[in-house]
Amino acid sequence: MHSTLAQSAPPALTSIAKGKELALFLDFDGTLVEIADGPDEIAPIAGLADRLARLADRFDGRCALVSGRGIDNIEHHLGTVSIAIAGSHGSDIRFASGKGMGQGARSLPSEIEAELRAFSHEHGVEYEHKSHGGALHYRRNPEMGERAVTFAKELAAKHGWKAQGGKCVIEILEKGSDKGSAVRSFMKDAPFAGSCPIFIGDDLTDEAGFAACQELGGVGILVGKRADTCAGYRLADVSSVHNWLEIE
Ligand SMILES: O=P(O)(O)OC[C@H]1O[C@H](O[C@H]2O[C@H](CO)[C@@H](O)[C@H](O)[C@H]2O)[C@H](O)[C@@H](O)[C@@H]1O
Repeated sequence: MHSTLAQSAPPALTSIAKGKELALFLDFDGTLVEIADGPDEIAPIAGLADRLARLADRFDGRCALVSGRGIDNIEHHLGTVSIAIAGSHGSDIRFASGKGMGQGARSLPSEIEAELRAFSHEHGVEYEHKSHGGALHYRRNPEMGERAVTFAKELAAKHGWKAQGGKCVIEILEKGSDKGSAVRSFMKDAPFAGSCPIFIGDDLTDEAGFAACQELGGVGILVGKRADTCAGYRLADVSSVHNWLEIE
């Protein structure tokens, strides 16, 4: 997965697509918004939804948020999002027109949720209810990480769901979608079709988005220091992303 190209910063936003029309796919946590101690403690910069709308206007609508959070949760933090958005790790897709794609996110069966909640109470990790699943967060007590990951993986396997790791988190969600499938879905339709896709993200789950962009003639931009990646470029942190996108 490792790429030496990912050591360097990307060329300017206006020149990265080398004369082709550019499409931007943007992860949320750790990319547009600084990581915080808990899922609800994030502090997005003021007016982020409007800044993204103006960014999308610059590219004739070819800009989408692609997040592991549910769309409802993103809008809880940002207010109404008018640009295209894929929530729930790609299982819930909404174009800027408001049109949805696919079947939407399926919520976690109550017996899995009950077991995750019980584990969280017993072991002091935070449970996050999500529209498409549930997550155990161990940022506040990383020593519980290994147990939480093992528990969630076994629970997911028992019920035929998928366990997926991220930054100090393990979540259970339905099999089938990921950020790569979200990018491919957007790229099939206007205004994205035929453009050069760029995915910016910081976490392991963003690798699928990077890979999809590469397959479609574009590139990934990794945020942060992680070594193993298929991204072609790297930006240091959230403020470098804002700066590169000219939304600061
Ligand atoms: O795909 P993303 O938009 O990056 O979402 C990934 C997960 O982000 C959130 O968790 C992460 O951010 C939290 C707030 O900074 C942090 O406390 C946690 O440790 C991180 O894993 C969100 O809570 C998850 O549901 C998303 O899947």
